[in-house]
Amino acid sequence: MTIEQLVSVLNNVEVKGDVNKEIEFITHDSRRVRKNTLFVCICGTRVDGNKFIPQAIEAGACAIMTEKDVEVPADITVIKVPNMREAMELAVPYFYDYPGKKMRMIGVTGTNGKTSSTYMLRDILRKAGYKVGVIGTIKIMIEDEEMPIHNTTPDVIDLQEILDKMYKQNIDYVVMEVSSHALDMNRIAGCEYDTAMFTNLTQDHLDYHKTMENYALAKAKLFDSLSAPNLVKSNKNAVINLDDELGSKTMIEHTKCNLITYGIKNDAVLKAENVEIKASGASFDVKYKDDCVHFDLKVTGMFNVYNILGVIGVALAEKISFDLIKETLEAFEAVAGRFELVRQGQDFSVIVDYAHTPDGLENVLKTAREIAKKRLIVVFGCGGDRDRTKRPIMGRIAAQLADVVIATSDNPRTEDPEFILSEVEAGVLPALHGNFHEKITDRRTAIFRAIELAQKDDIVLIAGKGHENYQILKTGTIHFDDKEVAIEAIRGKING
Ligand SMILES: CC(=O)N[C@H]1[C@@H](OP(=O)(O)OP(=O)(O)OC[C@H]2O[C@@H](n3ccc(=O)[nH]c3=O)[C@H](O)[C@@H]2O)O[C@H](CO)[C@@H](O)[C@@H]1O[C@H](C)C(=O)N[C@@H](C)C(=O)N[C@H](CCC(=O)O)C(=O)O
Ligand SMILES: Nc1ncnc2c1ncn2[C@@H]1O[C@H](COP(=O)(O)OP(=O)(O)OP(=O)(O)O)[C@@H](O)[C@H]1O
Ligand SMILES: N[C@H](CCC[C@H](N)C(=O)O)C(=O)O
Ligand SMILES: [Mg+2]
Repeated sequence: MTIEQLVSVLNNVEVKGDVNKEIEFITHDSRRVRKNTLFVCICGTRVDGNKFIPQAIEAGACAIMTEKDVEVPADITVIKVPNMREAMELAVPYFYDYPGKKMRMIGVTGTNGKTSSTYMLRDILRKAGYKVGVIGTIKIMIEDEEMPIHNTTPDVIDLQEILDKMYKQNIDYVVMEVSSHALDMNRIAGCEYDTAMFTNLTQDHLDYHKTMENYALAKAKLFDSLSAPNLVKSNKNAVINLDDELGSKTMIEHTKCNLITYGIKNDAVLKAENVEIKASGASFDVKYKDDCVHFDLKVTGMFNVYNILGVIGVALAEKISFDLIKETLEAFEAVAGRFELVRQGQDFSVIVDYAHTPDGLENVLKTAREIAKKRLIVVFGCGGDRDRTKRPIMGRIAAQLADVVIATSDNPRTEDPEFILSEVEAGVLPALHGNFHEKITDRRTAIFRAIELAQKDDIVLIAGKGHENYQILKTGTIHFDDKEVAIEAIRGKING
């Protein structure tokens, strides 16, 4: 596409230089620039992208898009825009010819359960014969091809590039996690979702959204988008958890298309009854219109029953048969790092889980408690440079629900780990009721200590990092994998 074509969709733009040049690629990251690239300068929270113009030109950028007055060599075209975010939202989907409107798109939002739900949906849609792409916290998948990801929902430029790749590889369905940050920053501009799912709304990310109300309104934007003006697709669906006290009302208020509610407690369209939670899996009946289908799952926990109900709602909205849904979900095993059992022949259980919010931790501890024969030992921490107010709450929940509480580090980032732990302990200490607590800053030592303390039939729950294979410290990011460390500790214990 030429620069002239690209700028035709922008408002109040000033262009200096040759407009007939062909743009072959767009990026906001100077490290990814190649020949004939348009380099988009974003003023970030850490650095100003304008600083990297020389590197971008050196790497082959032929044009720069910026909000500022910049000095560049005469052969470089400068596109000056009044508002970069708005310009990106208009120009980038247009450059890629709107791949997010050409494939069927499923968006999942909510504080917890997005990754789990998208993986189940992927299995169902593939079983139904579709080619599926997934975008979310753990990685990007285009059928079986895997690519790394930096955010749960990538920024508009990266997202459009990925969607274009998926479209060119004949993907039928994109199943993606849509985070509240992404909705607030409109990273999903140019996409059109066919079916959107809401899991739940509980405390997280208040560092960014400030209030729960703002957080809810950010999530509601996904449901607004289903009935926005000038849509090219029709027959949109919203699948909403009616039992969610904080969020369901707002999401429903913002829904102006076909609504499928799900729940256990409330009278939802899709309802689970006779729920049984066992260590080996959850079982329940699902009622939908005139159907009643029994499910025997391999995944467990009440929270997973909710995820499954939402997933069934999405699959039914997408006209997948109940038989195929049942068959696929009953065969579904854990997502990496989500209530994942670490089995090395030991006589106690070890579970690695990604719970990193108060509600996530409470749910996972309650599930572990339900299936525990003896004591419940928890190792957990709270992320640095993230919502501080959740720290004492998570501390209190751990002290209330576990017999042994080991507080440790979870991606302290630029913060002092000792300070984060003091904020966690402010919740732990008053809630202890004769149970045992230790503070061990080094996560590896903490995991080894938990495994050392474990006796026959105890459960050790290592929460917060799930699939992550890193620890982000002030000094940089190091390799760290809860599962790997747990295996090492268990083997060490077994072999004396
Ligand atoms: C607050 C926030 O969302 N920040 C996002 C933002 O980073 P930033 O504003 O700090 O960018 P920056 O590092 O200052 O860089 C500015 C510009 O310079 C460019 N640059 C930088 C270095 C260089 O050598 N060359 C270069 O061109 C960068 O590419 C960027 O365009 O833009 C980056 C690129 O798109 C994002 O990766 C980054 O997400 C950071 C990592 C982040 O932690 N985001 C979290 C809060 C987030 O978005 N989380 C949600 C929800 C998670 C959940 O599921 O709960 C998510 O969707 O991931
Ligand atoms: N429906 C749910 N309700 C509450 N907690 C849940 C639910 N589903 C999963 N969890 C807990 O939250 C953790 C994270 O689950 P998952 O990765 O599916 O959520 P997510 O929404 O993708 O999170 P993120 O915002 O980090 O992307 C799980 O390991 C589990 O402990
Ligand atoms: N997507 C979440 C993941 C948190 C995972 C936890 N390990 C942490 O680092 O706090 C976030 O960025 O807030
Ligand atoms: Mg996720």
